[in-house]
Amino acid sequence: MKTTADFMKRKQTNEPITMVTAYDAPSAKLAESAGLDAILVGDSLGMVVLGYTSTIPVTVDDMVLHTKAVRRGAPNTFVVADLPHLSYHGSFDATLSNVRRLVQEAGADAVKLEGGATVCSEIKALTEAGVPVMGHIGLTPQSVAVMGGYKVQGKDRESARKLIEEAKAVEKAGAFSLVIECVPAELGKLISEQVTIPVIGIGAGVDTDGQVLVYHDLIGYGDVHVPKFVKAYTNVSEQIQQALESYHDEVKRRQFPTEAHSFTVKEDVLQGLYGGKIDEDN
Ligand SMILES: Nc1nc(=O)c2c([nH]1)NC[C@@H]1CN(c3ccc(C(=O)N[C@@H](CCC(=O)O)C(=O)O)cc3)CN21
Ligand SMILES: CC(C)C(=O)C(=O)O
Ligand SMILES: [Mg+2]
Repeated sequence: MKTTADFMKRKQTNEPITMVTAYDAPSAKLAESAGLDAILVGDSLGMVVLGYTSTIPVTVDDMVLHTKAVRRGAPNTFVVADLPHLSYHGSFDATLSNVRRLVQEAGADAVKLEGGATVCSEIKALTEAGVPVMGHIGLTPQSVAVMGGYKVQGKDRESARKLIEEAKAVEKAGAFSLVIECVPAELGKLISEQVTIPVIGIGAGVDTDGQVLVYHDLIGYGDVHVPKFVKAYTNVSEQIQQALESYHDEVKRRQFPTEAHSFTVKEDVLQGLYGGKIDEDN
C-alpha cells in the first residue's frame, strides 16, 4: 500500500489491513519484507524502547529520530507517525511545525493523533493542508492520567454511543483511517460498520477493517506488562537471553573468540617488537 486511497480500497474489498509498530531500521526492514501493509511509529516507543512507564514523556524529537530510522529501513512501506502527547494541543501553528518535522524531515506518510471531538479541528486543518491523518479513539494512552488507567472502553451503553459518535466525527473531520483501541469486539464491529473509512483495531475484536499490534508484544521481546489483546507469535526474549548467557560464559572460559573470529599477521611482522614472544624465540 502506498497511498490513503489504498486504505479505502481495502475496506471496499473487505481485505484486512495489517499494521505493526516499528521504531528502528532493522525492525522496519523485516516488517517490509514480511509484507505488512503499513508501519506505525507509535509513541509506545516510550514504553517498549525507551523504558518509560507511559507514553507521556515521549517528545517530538524522539518521534522524529525513530521515524527517520524506520523510513530508512522500510523505504517502500506506508509509514504513520504518532504525534506525541501535547504536540497537537496548542496553536495550530505549533501543531503544524511538529507535523512538518515528522512528514518533511523524517519522511512519514501520515500522522496519527488521539481523541474525538476535541481534535477534530486539527484533523480538518491538517487534512486541508494535505497531510493524511489517522484518528485514534477508545483507549487513548496519552490520556491515561484522566482515564484512570489502561481500561477497556465502551463497556456501557452511554460510553459505547459516545465512541460511535467520536468515530463519525473523526471521519467527518477528514481522517483517512481510524485506530480503535481496547473496546468490546461487538463495538469494534459496529464502529467499523458505522463509518466509511477503514477502522484498524487493537484489542477491538476480529471484525474491524484491519489490525495493529506493538512489535515487541508480537515477537515476545521485553518483560513489560502485556495486555490481554496481545498474541506473542514467538519469544525472542528467551533466544536473546540464551545468546547473551552463552557469550558471557564463553568469554570467561576463553572459548570465544576462536581462530575463526580472529585476525593474524605474518610472523616476521612482530619479530623484535617490544621483546614479544616471537622475539624471544629467536
Ligand atoms: N507494549 C505495549 N503494548 C501496547 O499495546 C501498548 C503499549 N505498550 N503502550 C501504549 C499503549 C498502552 N496500552 C495498554 C496497556 C495496558 C492495557 C491493559 O492492561 N489492559 C487490561 C484491561 C483492563 C480492563 O479490563 O479494563 C488487560 O488486561 O488487557 C491495555 C492497553 C496499549 N499500548
Ligand atoms: C498501540 C498503537 C495503536 C499506538 O498508538 C502505539 O503503538 O503508540
Ligand atoms: Mg500511540
